[in-house]
Amino acid sequence: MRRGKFIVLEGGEGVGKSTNLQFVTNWLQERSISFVQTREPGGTPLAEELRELLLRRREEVVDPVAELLMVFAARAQHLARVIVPALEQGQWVICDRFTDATYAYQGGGRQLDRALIEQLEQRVQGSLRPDKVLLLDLDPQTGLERAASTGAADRFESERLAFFQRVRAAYKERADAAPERYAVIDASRPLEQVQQQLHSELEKLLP
Ligand SMILES: Nc1ncnc2c1ncn2[C@@H]1O[C@H](COP(=O)(O)OP(=O)(O)O)[C@@H](O)[C@H]1O
Ligand SMILES: Cc1cn([C@H]2C[C@H](O)[C@@H](COP(=O)(O)OP(=O)(O)O)O2)c(=O)[nH]c1=O
Repeated sequence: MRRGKFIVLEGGEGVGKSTNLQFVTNWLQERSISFVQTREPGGTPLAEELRELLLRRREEVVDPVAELLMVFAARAQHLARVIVPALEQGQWVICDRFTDATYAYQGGGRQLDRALIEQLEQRVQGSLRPDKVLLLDLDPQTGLERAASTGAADRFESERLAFFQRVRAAYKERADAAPERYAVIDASRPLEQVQQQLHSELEKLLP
């Protein structure tokens, strides 16, 4: 059977990922496309436990390489148990964050060596890459203000503004380097306009 499409929604904190994920899944349902909706870190019971360990605020300083390896441990499990089987069955996969978040948060935010991330990406994913990354782009100040209205800050959300500025820059750098695989969506606009653009990007993915 033909392989399904692998779509990822990305962006910094409070860019409107949850709101727009709903829009994407509605679009898939309207077209009767069989899909799996999932997220990272997470997506399997083990990977969700790793997510909880990664996001929980703690006294102990977390070593950036330890953080990176936990992210990829969760990803390996998620790929093996959920993403690859779904794509092979011809289902589409819509994932809330994936490896671009690692380049953005661990590479940009934590300033880890990109070559190390590339090595792990190659080892864990082989040649598998998303068909399209929908990148919601917003200045971090506005994003953090939006996010503040949606519950207590986790370990990442507690970082400083400069961290999120590096996250944003790293996302944009990735998108600029491979424009055919990314759709950069200006998330500062009213939701209706954001979703108009999302809609036209999704339509382009249809055969
Ligand atoms: N384009 C937009 N303009 C203004 N507010 C928005 C927009 N998109 C989302 N929001 C609001 O911002 C807040 C965070 O959105 P949410 O979808 O939860 O973001 P995320 O999942 O990225 O943290 C919510 O209150 C949401 O209603
Ligand atoms: C997938 C991934 C996420 N993260 C971070 C980014 C987010 O701050 C966090 C996941 O949170 P997120 O999925 O945005 O959930 P919520 O908005 O509901 O809190 O994990 C990484 O640091 N590296 C990664 O590779």
